[in-house]
Amino acid sequence: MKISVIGCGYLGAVHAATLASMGHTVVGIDVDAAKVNQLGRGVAPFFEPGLDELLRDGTATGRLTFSTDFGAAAGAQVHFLCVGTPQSKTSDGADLTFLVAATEALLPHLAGGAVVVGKSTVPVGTVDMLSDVLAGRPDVQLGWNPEFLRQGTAVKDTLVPDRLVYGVSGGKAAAFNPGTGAPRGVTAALDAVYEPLLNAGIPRLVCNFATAELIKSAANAYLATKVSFINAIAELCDASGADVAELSEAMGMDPRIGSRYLHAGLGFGGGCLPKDIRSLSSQAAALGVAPVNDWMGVVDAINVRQRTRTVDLAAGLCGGELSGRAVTILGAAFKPETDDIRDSPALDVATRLAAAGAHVTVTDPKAVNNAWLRYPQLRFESSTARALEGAELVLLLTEWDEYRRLSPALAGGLVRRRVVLDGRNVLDAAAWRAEGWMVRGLGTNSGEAVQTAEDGLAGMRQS
Ligand SMILES: NC(=O)c1ccc[n+]([C@@H]2O[C@H](COP(=O)([O-])OP(=O)(O)OC[C@H]3O[C@@H](n4cnc5c(N)ncnc54)[C@H](O)[C@@H]3O)[C@@H](O)[C@H]2O)c1
Ligand SMILES: O=c1ccn([C@@H]2O[C@H](COP(=O)(O)OP(=O)(O)O[C@H]3O[C@H](CO)[C@@H](O)[C@H](O)[C@H]3O)[C@@H](O)[C@H]2O)c(=O)[nH]1
Repeated sequence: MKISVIGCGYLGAVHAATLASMGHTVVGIDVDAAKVNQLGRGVAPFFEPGLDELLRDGTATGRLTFSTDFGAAAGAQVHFLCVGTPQSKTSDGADLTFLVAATEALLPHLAGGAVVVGKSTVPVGTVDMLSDVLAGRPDVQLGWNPEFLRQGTAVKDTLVPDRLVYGVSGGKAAAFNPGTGAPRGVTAALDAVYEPLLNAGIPRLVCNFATAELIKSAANAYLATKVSFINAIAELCDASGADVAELSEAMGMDPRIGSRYLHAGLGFGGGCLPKDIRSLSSQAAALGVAPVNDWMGVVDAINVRQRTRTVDLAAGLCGGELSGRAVTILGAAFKPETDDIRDSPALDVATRLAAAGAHVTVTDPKAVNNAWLRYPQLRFESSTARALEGAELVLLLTEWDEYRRLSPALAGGLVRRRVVLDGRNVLDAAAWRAEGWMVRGLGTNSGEAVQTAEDGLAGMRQS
C-alpha cells in the first residue's frame, strides 16, 4: 500500500520506517529540509535505538523516501498526520497550528477516496475541527489512531504495541458492515495497514473520535499521576524517616497497583507528559469538568516541586550557598536512551543551579549537542570522567546505565568532595558510602538526617 507520513519527528520518522519494514511504500514529508535530507540518506536525525537500521533498510529498498514536497504524497491511499502539538506559548492548551497547516498543505494532493488518519496527541474535538478543513472533500475519510510509543523503545513499541486504537466517524457501530461484520471505511483501511500486527494478535479497539482522542490523553494523565503520586509519598518518606524505594517495591507487588511508573525521583519531563497533562487540564476547564482540571494541576505542581526540592537539597549539600560551587550533573536528556531534551528535568535543575551562581558542568552520553545548542550558559563535557574532575557536588539526574554502573572509587578519585545527590534513586547507596561518599536521594534518606544546610556543612568539613 502507498502511504504518506506527514511530520517526521520522534513519532513520524519511527512510524514511517516501521511501516516500510512491514512492506508498505512510504513517503515521509516534513517542512524541515535538513531533517528530510538526513532521513533520505537513511540516517536518523535523533538518537532512537534500532531506528538507523530500519531507515537504512527502508531507503535501500526504495520503499522508504522522504520529501519536503507535499506533492510526493499524491496517490497514497492512507496519509498519517504526525506533526507536533506542543503546548501553546500563551496558554496550557495544545498548539494545533502545525496540524491545521499540514492538513491544508495535504488537501490539494489527496486522491479520490483517500483516508487521512491523525496520530498526533490532540485535545478532544480536534477531529471535528479538522473535518471542517476537509469539508470540501466529502470523498476523503478521516480517522484518529493515537500513538502510545515511548522514546527509547519506540521501534519495539510501534512494531509490538499493547493495542491499536482506531477513532472513526460514528464509532464501532459504523465501522463494520451490519450484514457481514466485515470492517469498512477507515477501519478497513487501517486493518490493511496494520495487517502484520493484527495477524500477530495485537488487540484493536474501534471507537468514536472523542473516545480515541481522550484514550490517549487519559493514558498519559494516568502515567503522570502515578509518578507524581509516588513523588508526593517520597516527600512524606523524607519527612518521616521512611524509605520510598522499599515502600514502592512493596506497593508494586500488589498486582492491582503494579510497579511500573512508581519510581520516585526528579519526576517526569519530555515532549509528552508535561504538555499533555496541561492540555487535558485546559480541555477539562473548557468543558466545565473541574475535578479533572484540579487533578492535573496537582499532578503538575508535585512534578515541578520535585525540581525545586532537588535544587534546595543541592544547596543544602553545599552548606546553603551555591555561589561559586563546582557542581557536576550526570544526565541532560529527559530520560535515558534518548537525546531528547524537551522539558528535561535535569536541564531545568542545571539552569536553576547556574542561576544561583554554581559553576555547573553537564554531561550525557547522547544529548550534549542538543543541550549545548539550547543552553549556551551551561558548561558541557562529553566525557563523564572529565565532567567529574574537581566537582564539589555530583547530581545524578538522568539514570543512564553508564551512571548507574559508575564506580564510586573511580569517581571519588576525580571529585573534590565525595557528595552525591541521586535524583533518580538508582545508585547502590551502601556501596557509595563504603567509599566515603555522602549520598542523598529523594525519599530514600531513612536513617540519614533530612537534608539541611548542616548536612552540607558536615559534608564540607568531611572534604
Ligand atoms: N515523541 C513521542 O514519543 C510521541 C509518542 C506518541 C505521540 N506523540 C505525539 O506525536 C506528535 C509529534 O510528536 P514528536 O515528538 O514526533 O514531535 P517532533 O517535534 O519530534 O516532530 C514533529 C515534526 O513535525 C514537523 N512539522 C511541523 N509542521 C509541519 C507541517 N506543517 N508539515 C509537515 N511537517 C511539519 C516538524 O518539522 C517536526 O519534524 C505530538 O502530538 C506528540 O504528542 C509523540
Ligand atoms: O517510574 C517512573 C517512570 C517514568 N518517569 C519519568 O516519566 C517521564 C516519561 O517517561 P516515559 O513514559 O518512559 O517516556 P515518554 O517517551 O515521554 O512516553 C510517554 O509519552 C508518550 C508520548 O505521548 C506516550 O506515547 C508514552 O506512552 C508515554 O509513556 C520521564 O521523564 C521519566 O524519567 C519517572 O519519573 N518515574
